[in-house]
Amino acid sequence: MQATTEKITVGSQVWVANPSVAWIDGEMLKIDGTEAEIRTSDGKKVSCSYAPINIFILCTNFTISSEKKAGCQLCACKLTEFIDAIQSFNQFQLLTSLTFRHIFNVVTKLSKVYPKEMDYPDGGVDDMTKLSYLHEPGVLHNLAIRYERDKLYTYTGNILIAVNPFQSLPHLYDAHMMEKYKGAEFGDLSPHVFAIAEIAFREMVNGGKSNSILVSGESGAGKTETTKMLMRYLAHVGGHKGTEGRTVEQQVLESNPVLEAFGNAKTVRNNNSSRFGKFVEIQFDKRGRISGAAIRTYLLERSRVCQISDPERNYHCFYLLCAAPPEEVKKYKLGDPTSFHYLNQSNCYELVGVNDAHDYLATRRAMDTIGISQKEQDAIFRVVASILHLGNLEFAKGEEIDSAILKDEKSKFHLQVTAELLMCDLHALEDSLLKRLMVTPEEVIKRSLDPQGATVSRDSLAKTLYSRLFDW
Ligand SMILES: Nc1ncnc2c1ncn2[C@@H]1O[C@H](COP(=O)(O)OP(=O)(O)OP(=O)(O)O)[C@@H](O)[C@H]1O
Repeated sequence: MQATTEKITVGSQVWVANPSVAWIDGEMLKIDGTEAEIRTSDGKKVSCSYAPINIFILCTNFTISSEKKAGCQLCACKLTEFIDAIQSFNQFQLLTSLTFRHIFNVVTKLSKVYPKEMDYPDGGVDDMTKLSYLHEPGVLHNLAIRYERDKLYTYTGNILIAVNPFQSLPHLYDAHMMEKYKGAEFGDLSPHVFAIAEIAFREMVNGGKSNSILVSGESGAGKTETTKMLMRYLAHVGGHKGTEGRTVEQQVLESNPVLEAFGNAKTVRNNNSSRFGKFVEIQFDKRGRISGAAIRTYLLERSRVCQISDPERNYHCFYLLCAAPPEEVKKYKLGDPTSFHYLNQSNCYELVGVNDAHDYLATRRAMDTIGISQKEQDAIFRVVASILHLGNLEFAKGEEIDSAILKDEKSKFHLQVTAELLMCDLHALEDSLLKRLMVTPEEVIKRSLDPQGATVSRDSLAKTLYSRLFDW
C-alpha cells in the first residue's frame, strides 16, 4: 500500500514500521526532503542504579556498560535524553539512582510513513471502508482494537475479515445466532460469517444462479473452521425439518470429520492443518432445500506420508487406527505408534486436548452417516494399516551387484502383513519393491534396485496408496 504523504506535516500523528510490533504510532518531528524523523510512542521510563566506576544498566531493550558506550540493542535510536541524564547524573554524584526516558526516534523515508486516523470511534469501525485512510497499519489497528473487544469479524465492503480467536466461543455460532442472521439484510447486524452465508444463499434463491464463497488465509488462520460454520449455516437454512434417518445436511456436515481424519495433520503452526485444498459444493432445489453435495479435493501433501519432522505428525488417521479398540488393533496387526517408521521420525504422537481413541470411533460413526459401508470402511483401514507396515520394511545389499533383499525377519513379517492387508500376492509385492520395470519400444527390461532404490520404491508405493485412498 502506498503511504498518503501529502496529509503529513510536522506534528502529525503517524504510523511507522517497527520490528517488534509491525507498526507503531508516533509524532512527526521533522521532514527533510524525502526523509522523516518520528518520535514513537513506545518511549519507556527506566530506573537505573549508580555504580561509582562503571554505570551498568540493564533494561528490557538496551545494555550500557559505560556512559560513553550507550547503545540500544533493538534499534539504532538516538539516546539524546538518556545521555543528557547520565551527564547530569555525573555532576550530582550523591544521587544513587535516577529515572530517565528512553526515547525512540525513528528516521525513515517519508514514503514509508502513514497518517494515523484521528477521529476514531472507541471500538473501531465495523467496515474498513469507513476509515479515512485505508492502509496496512490502519487496517491492522482497527482489527486489533475490535479483537480486544471480542469482535472477531470486520467487513471491507462485502468481504469479511475474520481474526482467529483461538478459543471456543459457542455462543457466537449457536442456533440462536443462526436464527438471528436468517433473513437479515446484509449490514443490519454485526459482521459475521453467517451474514456472508445468508447473503450468498439468498442471492442464489432469488437470482436462481449458483453462488460461491471463497475462504482464504494463511495456515492456521481459521479457513477450515470458517468453512464448517458456513456449511452449518447453509445446512440450517436449507435443512428438511422432521426428516427421519440420515439427512443430506447431516451427511454434508459429517463429511468434515472424515476428511479431517485423512487429510489433516499437526504442523508447527496448526494442530489440525488441512494438507489439501477442497471445493465444497452444496446443491439446493428451487425452494432452497439441500438436495445433494459434492466435495472435490486436490493437491494432497503426499510427502507427509513417509516423511515428517519434529514436532509435526503424520495424517491423523494413522494415530486414530493405532488407538482403535484392541480387537481392531489386533486385526490390523498394529501397536504403539512409536514402533512405526512413518510415525516415529517425530517425537510428537499425542495432541493436547485430543483423544485419538475417541476420534477413531467418531470417524467410524461419521463414515456410517455419510454412507460408507462396513466393508468399505474395513478396506480403507486395511490400506491405512498396510502403509504403516510398508514403512517398516528395511533393505540390505543382495548378492548380485546393485541388488537388494529384505534386511531381516522383521521386514519379512511386515511385508507379509502388507500383502495380507492389501490382499495381493506376496512375491509380486516384493518384486515390485526390489525391481524396476523399464519399458523401451523394443522390450520391457526388469532391473534390480539397490537398497536405497528399494527404499525410494517403498516410499513411492506408500504415497501412491495413500493419495489414491484419499481421492477415493
Ligand atoms: N472461529 C473460530 N473459533 C474458535 N477457534 C477457531 C476459530 N477459527 C479457528 N480456530 C482455531 O484455530 C485453529 C486453526 O484453524 P483452522 O484449522 O481452521 O485453520 P486453517 O486456516 O484451515 O489452517 P490450515 O491452512 O493449516 O488448514 C483451529 O483448530 C481452532 O483451534
